[in-house]
Amino acid sequence: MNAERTVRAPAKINLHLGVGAPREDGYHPLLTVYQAVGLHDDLTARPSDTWSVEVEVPDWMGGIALPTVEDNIVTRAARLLARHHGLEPTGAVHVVKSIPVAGGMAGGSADAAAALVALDRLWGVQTSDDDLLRIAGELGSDVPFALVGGTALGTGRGELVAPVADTGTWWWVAVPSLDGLSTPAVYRHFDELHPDAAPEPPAADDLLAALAAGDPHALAATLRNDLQAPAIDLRPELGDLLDRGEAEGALRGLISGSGPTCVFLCESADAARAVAGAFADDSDRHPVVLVANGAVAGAHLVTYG
Ligand SMILES: C[C@@](CO)(OP(=O)(O)O)[C@H](O)COP(=O)(O)OP(=O)(O)OC[C@H]1O[C@@H](n2ccc(N)nc2=O)[C@H](O)[C@@H]1O
Ligand SMILES: Nc1ncnc2c1ncn2[C@@H]1O[C@H](COP(=O)(O)OP(=O)(O)O)[C@@H](O)[C@H]1O
Repeated sequence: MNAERTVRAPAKINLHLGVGAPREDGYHPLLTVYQAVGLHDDLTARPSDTWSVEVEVPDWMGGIALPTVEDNIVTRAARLLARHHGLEPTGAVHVVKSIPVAGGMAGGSADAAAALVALDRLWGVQTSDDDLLRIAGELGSDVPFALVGGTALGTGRGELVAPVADTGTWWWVAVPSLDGLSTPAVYRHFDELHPDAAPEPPAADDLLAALAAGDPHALAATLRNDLQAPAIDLRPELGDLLDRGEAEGALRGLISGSGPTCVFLCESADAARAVAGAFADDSDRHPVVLVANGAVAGAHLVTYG
């Protein structure tokens, strides 16, 4: 019960991000199709009498500062889970980040989901799946999906997740930017651009059929992100980056969530490596270019004790 636990949690791409007019609570109703991709943060929780969080950030993220222990989403996750069980949070947590920060790939949500799974085991509290999903939804709209993984439909504000049929292996190139974009700012700009948005978010029927068929060309034709236009309006260079990847052979370029990471769907693993290689001459602006496949598992233990 007290051994160290390491949990691996994936980044996500929104294959479809349909956004409706803001609700009374300020959140936007979504109909989104999430896919977990093979780019992960790893979180290790060790027994301790006190509570601590350390985050290890790779050099390529340019020394980005993450919130302190107090404000880190991992601490918020620990507090909510501990409160649910009538406990005080204890443990020494170490996070190794690989998912771009504030990049629209839900890295913070992945860390929160990993913390819930690791601490549940570390504390030996056997939280039910329903309770874990509910606590995840309180932490953030994207956190329940980071627990579930695979390919899933997200509704409500994104926190209600249900797996969908997906027979493909999908190959993605991800091009992060060093400067993140604020999710609330991109939603606010969506409201400015779409003052008459319908309350119901747009459906994803054709995209769901492409996933079920495993057809990359059909998937490319049906990818949709309603936050793409506002993100490009805030960062016009992202539009050029999408054009560039498509000119290099990607089936389709797309902003991931609220951005600024650009993702490119490719026909095969070889095609993805070729597109990634084409960005190598621009290493000042894009120090890393990642190749990842999907769908992969949600937050899962990778050590057992
Ligand atoms: C845009 C998306 C698409 O999956 O992902 P990211 O780009 O952040 O990865 C999500 O909706 C982000 O989800 P998440 O990052 O968990 O957001 P939350 O913590 O729940 O909310 C942060 C803020 O985003 C806005 N927000 C979020 C979700 C939603 N359905 N409507 C909103 O308007 C609100 O301003 C809210 O205060
Ligand atoms: N453990 C964490 N990892 C990454 N970001 C975190 C973490 N804890 C809090 N944050 C904050 O959450 C915000 C959103 O980050 P992130 O989840 O990486 O991006 P996004 O919402 O664009 O997918 C950032 O402002 C970041 O500083």
